[in-house]
Amino acid sequence: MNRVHGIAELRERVAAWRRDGQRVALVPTMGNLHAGHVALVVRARELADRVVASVFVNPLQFGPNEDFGSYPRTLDADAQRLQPVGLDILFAPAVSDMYPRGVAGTTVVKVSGLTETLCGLSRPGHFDGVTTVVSKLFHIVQPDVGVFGEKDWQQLQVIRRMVADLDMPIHVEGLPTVREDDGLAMSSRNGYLSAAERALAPALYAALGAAAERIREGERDYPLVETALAETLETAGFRPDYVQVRRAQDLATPTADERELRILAAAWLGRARLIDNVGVSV
Ligand SMILES: Nc1ncnc2c1ncn2[C@@H]1O[C@H](COP(=O)(O)OP(=O)(O)OP(=O)(O)O)[C@@H](O)[C@H]1O
Ligand SMILES: CC(C)(CO)[C@@H](O)C(=O)[O-]
Ligand code: BAL
Repeated sequence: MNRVHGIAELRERVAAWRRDGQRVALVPTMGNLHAGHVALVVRARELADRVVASVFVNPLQFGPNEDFGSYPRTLDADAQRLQPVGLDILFAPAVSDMYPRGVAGTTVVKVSGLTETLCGLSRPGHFDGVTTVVSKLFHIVQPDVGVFGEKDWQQLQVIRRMVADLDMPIHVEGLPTVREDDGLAMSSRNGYLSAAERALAPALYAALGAAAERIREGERDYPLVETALAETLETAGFRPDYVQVRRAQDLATPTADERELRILAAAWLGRARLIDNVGVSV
């Protein structure tokens, strides 16, 4: 496995693979890697001959009062984690290389509609930052496949929409959320939880599962399901940001005869904003 920091060097290496007719997969991350990220790389390995994972804490997707400054940067440990799973290149560009004119001066890729709800409401501009950096990474690496996690369900749908709308010749692969034994979705930000908060955290997935079960059993009053879920989270000690039942693919408010649903939640526990979601087929 090679660590590459420069965009030109990365392009040269990928071009050499391409001359040999090899398929390339890209796994974009912000680092501080856990077993969820490893699963993405393992899947990428199945889908392509060569795998690039990027580690880049993207300033463009953080709001002014968010944790860009304190986000864990653990590049050496990240490289060690990915060494055994067949990663070819760990690409870790500098902010000044990705945004040579500064973040304020950069060209922005914006997906409309899908980004104006859920996390997009609580984090204005967040998805513009995500689609801009993912678009840049796609242009730099020119992968055949991009692999993303379902933990960030809205992000996955936004990226699929960007790829479709901009005719990018890239297959977007989504992977189920990898969880701790107690159900908590693995996330870099779980490291912000105190021991007491960490003990409470699995209640988020448990509450989503209970809401899904209620719908499977026939409940079609989704606002009622949302209210009950928010109350369960508050009682457990969370500060819910949003709790929503949506149509899975485009995040629209579902009608009662909708078949593929996604229940999505974001909730604060101490200084950690946890997100999670589950699917329900009815
Ligand atoms: N538990 C998980 N299972 C599967 N994929 C995941 C998981 N957590 C993150 N991913 C995916 O890994 C990719 C990189 O995500 P990122 O580096 O932001 O990790 P994260 O743990 O989600 O961090 P954060 O806590 O900042 O949200 C994204 O496609 C994301 O959906
Ligand atoms: C896709 C991504 C790497 C873009 O910075 C980020 O949003 C993430 O880690 O999910
Ligand atoms: N995993 C999504 C990246 C973010 O929260 O900024």
